[in-house]
Amino acid sequence: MAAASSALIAADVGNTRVKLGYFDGTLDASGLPVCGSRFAISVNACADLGPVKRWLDETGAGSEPRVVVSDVNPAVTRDLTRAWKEQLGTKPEQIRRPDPQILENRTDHPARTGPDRLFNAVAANVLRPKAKPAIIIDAGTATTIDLVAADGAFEGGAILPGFALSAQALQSYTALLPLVASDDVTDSRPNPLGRNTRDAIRSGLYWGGVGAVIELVRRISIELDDQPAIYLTGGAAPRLVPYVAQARHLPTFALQGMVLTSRRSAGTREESNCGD
Ligand SMILES: Nc1ncnc2c1ncn2[C@@H]1O[C@H](COP(=O)(O)OP(=O)(O)OP(=O)(O)O)[C@@H](O)[C@H]1O
Ligand SMILES: CC(C)(CO)[C@@H](O)C(=O)NCCC(=O)O
Ligand SMILES: [K+]
Repeated sequence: MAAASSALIAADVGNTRVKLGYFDGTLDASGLPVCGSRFAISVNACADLGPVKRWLDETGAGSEPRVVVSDVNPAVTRDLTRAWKEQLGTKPEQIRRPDPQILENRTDHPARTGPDRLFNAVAANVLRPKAKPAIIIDAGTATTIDLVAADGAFEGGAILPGFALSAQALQSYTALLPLVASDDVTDSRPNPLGRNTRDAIRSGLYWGGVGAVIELVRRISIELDDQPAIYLTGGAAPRLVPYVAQARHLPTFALQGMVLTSRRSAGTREESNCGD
């Protein structure tokens, strides 16, 4: 029963940015929590939450809404939690990896899977057609390409450096290569044939990143009985959309998965407290 629950702020702490979403408790037609407003800050900007306060005021979330925070970057999560309590008056609740009742995780070490990958999978389980597998591409600091099986289990996938991280690595670990800004890598369609160093890097990062994603989707799909649903999220997702056939772009997928996980975890606790 999709009863309207109270407002919730979800904070997905990544390795580059903290993504924030305001959820008023409603669900869309497919059953995903509706993100009424979103905002992002750099992971280096957690000391002063003034911009977050102004965003919260605009959302109409009330003065002290419940906040859940995820954990792929523990040091930043700690700083954000402390600053939020001091500056905004509420203590964010850390949201753990989904329990096995919410998401079966078939990887070798379920406790080590990045929670963001698992929250994406929880959201995919709501969105995908019944009995169809799903592949989720999350193009953030790292790019992940993960499989949710037809029965709903998280099966693992692939992790590779994202566009900006690859650009930084080329500069940091070579003597002669310059830093190509990540917007240069992601905002245009470079000529594959670069005739100078910068253009060659732009080409390699852009088409290499696109090609890696296409090849991984293809290889992960080979063993599947059915064509997978394909979902794309993360900061660089808009650049990949044109090249990944049939992909659906979902900018707030991990946040939506966090909200689903938080509400289901609360439901599970209430049920077990009732004892019936
Ligand atoms: N507005 C944008 N336009 C184009 N590319 C972008 C934009 N914002 C971010 N990116 C690209 O997306 C990647 C980072 O994505 P994002 O900001 O989602 O990181 P993140 O959420 O902190 O990552 P993670 O969750 O993996 O730690 C970088 O490669 C960057 O170049
Ligand atoms: C792969 C990233 C960096 C993607 O954000 C994150 O999910 C993470 O830190 N994962 C931990 C290792 C794992 O998922 O197997
Ligand atoms: K991510």
